[in-house]
Amino acid sequence: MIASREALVVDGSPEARRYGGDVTRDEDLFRFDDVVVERFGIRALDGFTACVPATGVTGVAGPSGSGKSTVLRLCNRMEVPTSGQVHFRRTDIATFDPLALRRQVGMVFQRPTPFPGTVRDNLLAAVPHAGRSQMDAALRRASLDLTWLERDATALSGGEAQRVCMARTLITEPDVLLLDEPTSALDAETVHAFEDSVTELTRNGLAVLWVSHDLAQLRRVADMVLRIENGRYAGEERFGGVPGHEEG
Ligand SMILES: Nc1ncnc2c1ncn2[C@@H]1O[C@H](COP(=O)(O)OP(=O)(O)OP(=O)(O)O)[C@@H](O)[C@H]1O
Repeated sequence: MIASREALVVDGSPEARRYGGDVTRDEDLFRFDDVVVERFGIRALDGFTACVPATGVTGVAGPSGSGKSTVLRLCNRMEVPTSGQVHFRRTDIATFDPLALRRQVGMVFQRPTPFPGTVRDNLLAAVPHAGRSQMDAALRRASLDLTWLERDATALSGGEAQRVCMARTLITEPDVLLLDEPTSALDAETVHAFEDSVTELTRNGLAVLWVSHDLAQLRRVADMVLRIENGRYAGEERFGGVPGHEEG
């Protein structure tokens, strides 16, 4: 993925623009252009400018309160900029219908929150007419299977609940997944299983934006990491030859 991503760079073309040390590419997934988010006089983002590539796992790292979750929420319009622009695939994200966008750009939160009812009910809440094969595919992509359908979704371990929430997000067949500290409530073994299932999803073309406090985790799973400090872009780190992320 690293190699294919680098091939997308159009440095030197009329469209190429310097972006906080990066270059705007034809296939950038998200582009943040001098974004300010201010709530109750507090600047969550203070002129954030960066690009997220269209493939692989992009990590977002930074100190507590630096604006990581705000960046993620801008990507599915749970948050809107006070000023500046967010582009999704070169189109101003403000022009997208939020509900349609959220089917394309799925989100998994820090604390798994299954809805009351069975796992089946949870999947049907996302796609009301989902058939058995569609449920099967979503469950498998979240490392579960059809035997889970009748389980009470509110009586699961943290790791199981997170996988159910993942299946509920994946059943809408998003092509982008936003992960906000998705493993912070999980034990070490479950964390590694979750990381492996996300890596597997990216092999099938899903792009992932992953917020984490844990740089070691991001080094395991991400192709590159955007750093954010005090609501501003603070550099990025690219990882070559990360196991599971090579071309081919
Ligand atoms: N609902 C809110 N109302 C007002 N201010 C908020 C709200 N949510 C977050 N903030 C503030 O916005 C800033 C950025 O918050 P954000 O949650 O994006 O940071 P973060 O880097 O994800 O933090 P953490 O790592 O602690 O989760 C912080 O100063 C925070 O206090």
